[in-house]
Amino acid sequence: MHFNAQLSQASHGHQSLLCVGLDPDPARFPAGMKGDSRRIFDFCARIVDATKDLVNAFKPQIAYFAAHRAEDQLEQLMAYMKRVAPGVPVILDAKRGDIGSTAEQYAREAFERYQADAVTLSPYMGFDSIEPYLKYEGKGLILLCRTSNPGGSDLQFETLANGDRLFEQVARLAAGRWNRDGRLGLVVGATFPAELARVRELAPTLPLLIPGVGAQGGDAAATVKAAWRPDGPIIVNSSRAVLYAGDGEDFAQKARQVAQATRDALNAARPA
Ligand SMILES: O=c1ccn([C@@H]2O[C@H](COP(=O)(O)O)[C@@H](O)[C@H]2O)c(=O)[nH]1
Repeated sequence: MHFNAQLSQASHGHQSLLCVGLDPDPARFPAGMKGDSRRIFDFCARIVDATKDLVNAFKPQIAYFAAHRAEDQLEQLMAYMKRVAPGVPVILDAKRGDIGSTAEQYAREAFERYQADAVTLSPYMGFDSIEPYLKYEGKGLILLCRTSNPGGSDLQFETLANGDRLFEQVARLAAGRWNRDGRLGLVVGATFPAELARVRELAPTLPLLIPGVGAQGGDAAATVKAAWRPDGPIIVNSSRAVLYAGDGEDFAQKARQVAQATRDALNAARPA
């Protein structure tokens, strides 16, 4: 199924704009698992079980697995999510970007090895670095546009010869010339609601993956207000605030409580 259709089904079915990010850090695991990188799958599976009816996507961040030589556990987790939450699309946050021949290998990694439904990519090497991913039918490609970190302004705010800022140019390309078969989306930080609104203006119907609510302090209501359109999908990611809501045996239940409160706050901000 097409990524956009999966997203739409999960968003409507679960009445949710929330994506739970899977950034497993063994140092922050609850007692009994703490510090044990062999328990990454177990930890994430408990979070998936506890939140799968509350989300419109899951977003595992590949670095948290690779850093612990836990790619096998990521494969196991991807298969697990497909089995227990088949209606929830999975976005592999890998932020890849390289020349075409290398991009082919990254695309194979994301879509064949890990069976992701979408992947995050850096657009800064140009269209030929994106094209290999388009060979995988139905898969979503989500391009970094206006990232949530303060340093994102260093380059993304630079003004180009045509008067656009760099992030605006990325949004224009993704909504236009580069979007050959409607499978591009954009990453825009919740920490910059004004730029979020500007990106929504330039890319009215593209899926926006919006990290920065929760641990980074982005405001749920301001995010929805800036990005909302009935025909413009929104995926608001929260990782650490959900994953580490509790550090006891009830950590998954605590994660569910925070996920539910975040989903409700996002929904409350939708225009009637
Ligand atoms: O601009 C960006 C792009 C990606 N991220 C990723 O999202 C999550 C955010 O985690 P929190 O714990 O909710 O802050 C993380 O995986 C980042 O790598 C981002 O934060 N900003």
